[in-house]
Amino acid sequence: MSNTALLTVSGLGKRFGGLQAVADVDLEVRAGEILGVIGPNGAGKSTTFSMISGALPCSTGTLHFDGKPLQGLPTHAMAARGIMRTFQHNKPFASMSVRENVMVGMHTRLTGSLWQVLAGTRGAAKAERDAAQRADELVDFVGLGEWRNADVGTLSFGQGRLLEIARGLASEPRLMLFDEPAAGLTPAECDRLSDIIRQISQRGIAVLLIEHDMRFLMALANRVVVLNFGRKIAQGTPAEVQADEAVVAAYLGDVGALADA
Ligand SMILES: Nc1ncnc2c1ncn2[C@@H]1O[C@H](COP(=O)(O)OP(=O)(O)OP(=O)(O)O)[C@@H](O)[C@H]1O
Repeated sequence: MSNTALLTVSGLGKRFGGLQAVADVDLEVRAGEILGVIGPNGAGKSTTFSMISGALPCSTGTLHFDGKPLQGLPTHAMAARGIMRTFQHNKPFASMSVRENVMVGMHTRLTGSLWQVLAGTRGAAKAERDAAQRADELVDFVGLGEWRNADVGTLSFGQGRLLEIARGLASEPRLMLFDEPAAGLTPAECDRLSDIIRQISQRGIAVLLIEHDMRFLMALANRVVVLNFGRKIAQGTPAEVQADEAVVAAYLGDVGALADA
């Protein structure tokens, strides 16, 4: 893990009418680390995530990736810069196989060769073979090797989530944003997902993880940022934030969540 910030968020804020949903949030995600963001219900996690991923404009604040401003970039431009968001808008192409779906995820890296493929020019066959091989590696990495030729419509909910990760990795991101990835998964699927996210970070990809499931997040994150009523109230290692008085107080209404972690 490095100490250099890849994503820097400063003074981030969002106002919805009279409600200050997020106020003055600073955070940074470093190369190769897993940064978790937690907070009780309504703390502003989803709103923060949406602003970072570009789905929602910020009312205040700045976002920089690798030192360059991020605001106003469309999703495809963010992907081209190396930022990949999972689980909200990336619906799979239902009539395609698992492998084909992952190949589609490569388009930000394959622009030239993909056009060759479509146009049937020289080099096309090799480009397609390489893309299929890379897709197979990613499908194996997320544990869907047996289903590589299956129609994505036949995948379970949990498998669909693994496919999303393989598709996200296909664009060779430097930062992956995960929005509540454990939601709706069985305990066994959560364990598998946890392993995969850990391995992604070990490959040097930075991870920003917003998660309701405290046990899942605390076991995985290198550092944790805690939000409450839209403000950052603590940050540190999982052990540090679990021992932090402001964090304990924020979770008083939800003692089980912190005690379980
Ligand atoms: N589009 C919106 N319009 C108005 N208010 C909103 C909107 N989105 C969120 N809010 C409000 O902003 C606050 C923060 O919501 P947000 O969904 O970001 O919190 P959260 O931490 O993700 O909560 P949860 O854990 O319950 O999902 C809440 O009071 C919520 O009601």
